[in-house]
Amino acid sequence: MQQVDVITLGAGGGAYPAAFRLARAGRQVLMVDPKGVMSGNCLAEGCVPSKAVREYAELSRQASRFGLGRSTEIDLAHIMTHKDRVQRTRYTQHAAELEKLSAKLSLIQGRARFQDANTVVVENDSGTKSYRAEHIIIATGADIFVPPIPGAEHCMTSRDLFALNPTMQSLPRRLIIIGGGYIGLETASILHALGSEVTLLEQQQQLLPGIDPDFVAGLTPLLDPTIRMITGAEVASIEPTTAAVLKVSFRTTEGDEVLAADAVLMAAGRHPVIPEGLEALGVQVERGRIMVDSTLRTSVPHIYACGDVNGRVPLFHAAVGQSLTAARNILGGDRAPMDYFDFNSVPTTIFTLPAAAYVGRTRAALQAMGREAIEAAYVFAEDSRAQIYDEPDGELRLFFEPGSLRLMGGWVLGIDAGQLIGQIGLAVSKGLTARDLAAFCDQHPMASEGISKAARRLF
Ligand SMILES: Cc1cc2nc3c(=O)[nH]c(=O)nc-3n(C[C@H](O)[C@H](O)[C@H](O)COP(=O)(O)OP(=O)(O)OC[C@H]3O[C@@H](n4cnc5c(N)ncnc54)[C@H](O)[C@@H]3O)c2cc1C
Ligand SMILES: NC(=O)c1ccc[n+]([C@@H]2O[C@H](COP(=O)([O-])OP(=O)(O)OC[C@H]3O[C@@H](n4cnc5c(N)ncnc54)[C@H](O)[C@@H]3O)[C@@H](O)[C@H]2O)c1
Repeated sequence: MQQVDVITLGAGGGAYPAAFRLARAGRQVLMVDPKGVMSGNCLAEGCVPSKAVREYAELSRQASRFGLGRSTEIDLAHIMTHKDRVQRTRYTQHAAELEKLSAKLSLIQGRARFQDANTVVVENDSGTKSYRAEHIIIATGADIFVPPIPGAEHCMTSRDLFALNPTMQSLPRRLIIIGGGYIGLETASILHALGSEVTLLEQQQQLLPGIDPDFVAGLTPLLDPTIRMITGAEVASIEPTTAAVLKVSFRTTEGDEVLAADAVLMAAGRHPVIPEGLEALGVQVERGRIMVDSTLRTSVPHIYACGDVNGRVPLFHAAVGQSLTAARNILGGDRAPMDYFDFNSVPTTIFTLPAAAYVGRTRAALQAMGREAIEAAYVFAEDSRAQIYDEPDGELRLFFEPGSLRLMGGWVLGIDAGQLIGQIGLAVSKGLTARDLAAFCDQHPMASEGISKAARRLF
């Protein structure tokens, strides 16, 4: 049986940052992933390909706002070629990075399961092989959740849109999306901007359930009003009728409704992938997630679980941060002082058109904790860059602790949200105050100057 220092189950954002860090520190590391490549679902069908398509839609939206129109009809196949190219470029780049560390780090294609707390069995086309390791990082991510709705098998998923050579190569004229979370809202915005007629059905009363209702209420009016968004919708069935038409039946408090569509996207969430054999080891799993503390250790101390598999903040950069924390704790010998991942300072962006982003504790979280906040806002109507781009709607809002004026959280609704939230997140993570932000003279004419302008309003 081959012995290594560390094995990672998966080779995505929860795994490879730790694998590289540990290999550079001289540990012998093995990554196992059925895909046989690094980056997991982020590159295979998630963040990067979805944003490669999104930016086309954003350019198209901006072009029509400036009266530049569309020189040709939008050709989805052409956009998909661009998306595929970006994915292939990144796979090539990752292979080269892996090659440079090949003496210490390897990736094998296969599915791993636990035999005991230090042994994993890897299965692939060549058979099965066992490996022993002192430390194991579980980073098996998440997979698409399909609710038990009759006819759900007729729906496409994000995979049909964003995997390499995706099945979806032409725009559906009428698209129905089931689920008003991240994927549902982003895809609604993107495909609507490219020309589809979109109806989105969300089961809960609020879009983006679980996110600060005031933030969601601020985002919703920024989205194109011709996207039909129905909350409190209970989907009863999806039925194929004629060759290419699907009939979606649903119920709301207003009554029953049936809509026809050329495609239905199922975007009802993702669930963690728990590797076989884990629970027999006594690793605590609750509500389908591997339980970890902020050191990323599971209830079995030499086994770590990073990324979507622990369900804490299912975002790529959060997986990367957790993976690096686990690596530092392994290098430190799993002993005090341990390194802790700061789950509170992870920025989140919903890449709709326009985008919206938040970080730290915003109004609802602070109220739930019984804490007061001093708010400072900057509306984009007064921002020079927003005026240049003719995107005056939206705002940037900061939440400060009374007394210390320490920044506890913030949100950005509208222009450059995905960029601005990084700067606000850094300030939250470093414990900066309104005075620190107010004293910084950010660049003009960029929307980031709104951060210091908002803070200055408190003095
Ligand atoms: C459409 C879409 C868009 C997204 N957009 C964004 C975005 O814009 N920004 C963002 O931050 N996040 C985004 N995400 C979320 C992001 O993709 C995930 O948070 C991120 O990929 C999590 O990384 P991970 O390593 O935990 O898991 P994954 O990326 O899921 O990787 C897990 C890997 O483990 C492998 N695996 C599974 N079982 C086993 C096993 N038994 N043995 C070995 N390997 C196994 C899988 O094949 C997979 O490659 C998006 C997701 C989707 C679906
Ligand atoms: N910008 C980003 O960072 C980004 C983008 C895309 C995905 N992601 C990640 O991927 C994960 C998965 O995204 P997602 O949008 O699939 O999940 P999600 O959990 O964000 O949203 C799923 C939505 O579907 C709804 N739903 C569930 N069952 C339903 C039903 N039967 N009928 C109607 N609605 C139903 C839920 O109430 C929820 O609002 C997210 O949690 C997020 O972490 C992140």
